[in-house]
Amino acid sequence: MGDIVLKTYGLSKKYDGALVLNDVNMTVYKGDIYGFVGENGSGKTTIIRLISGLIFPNAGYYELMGKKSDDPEIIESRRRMGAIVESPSIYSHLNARDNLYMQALILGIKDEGRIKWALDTVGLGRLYADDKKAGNFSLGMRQRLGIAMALMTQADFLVLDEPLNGLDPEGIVEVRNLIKELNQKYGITFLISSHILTELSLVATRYGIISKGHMIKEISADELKNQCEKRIAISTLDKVNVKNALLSLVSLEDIKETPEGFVIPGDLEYSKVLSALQGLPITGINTETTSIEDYYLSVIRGGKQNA
Ligand SMILES: Nc1ncnc2c1ncn2[C@@H]1O[C@H](COP(=O)(O)OP(=O)(O)OP(=O)(O)O)[C@@H](O)[C@H]1O
Repeated sequence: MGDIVLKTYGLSKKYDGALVLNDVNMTVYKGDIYGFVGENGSGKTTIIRLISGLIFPNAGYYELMGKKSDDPEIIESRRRMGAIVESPSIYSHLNARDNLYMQALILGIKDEGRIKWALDTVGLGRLYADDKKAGNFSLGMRQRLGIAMALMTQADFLVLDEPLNGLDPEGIVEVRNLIKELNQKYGITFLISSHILTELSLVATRYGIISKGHMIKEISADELKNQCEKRIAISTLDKVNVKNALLSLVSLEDIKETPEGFVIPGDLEYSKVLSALQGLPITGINTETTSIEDYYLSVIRGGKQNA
């Protein structure tokens, strides 16, 4: 795998004595759009607040762009990170440009060209002329302005907490496309939290699934696709001979044994499968797929894996 942007080591956090993060290990690689998925209250915002330096862990540590969390130089890494935690801090009485101007003042950025670039990059350049106040922005526009604010630092790692929450379908598509564009055009790495896996599935390249403060699973988008792909399920009373017959169609690692028989990839021609199994005691054969939601639920119900 490539360079690591963020890696956590046994991160744990308590609030008022209650453990809300328990020994979390997660890795975000350079170039990832890391979908950080978990139900409400699972601990996503807590992780984001930890890596933003807003709160401190009770146990464990993390490395951000090669700097350890207790290294004073982590401040250098944070300069390259832009985070929008919960919702972007926007001045509603100001237009998009003046919001960015304020951000530039706070950050000590003198380059006015940066403001124009950030506005154009998130597709708000047009509003510069319109002079629309941020208070009148749609949620999608607010998110885009928030991203523009995060981009002011020339961040190459953007952390967005539930950026799609509450957006209408059009807004979701816009923000998703913006994330993809920033990732592909500028190589920006993203960590995006959501409580809905499907919402991230059109944009994420890797996922971390967290539940009740435990990191349950990290999985790439390709692996997730494989898990959800069409499969052919075969039930039989003669597993030995059926397995031999299936080996004429697929390799051993493609044959998964189930209590009833076997499951093989669903991209095979059905007629070929039927002819390979001819004469054998087959009690059932059908194609099946797993939806992303079902996969997510099965992972969550399976519980802790990656402790
Ligand atoms: N400041 C706080 N004081 C006490 N408990 C807190 C505090 N912040 C969060 N919690 C609790 O910690 C747990 C994890 O919360 P967190 O906000 O990290 O979850 P989340 O996955 O981001 O959820 P959501 O999607 O609802 O924002 C929850 O049980 C929450 O109630």
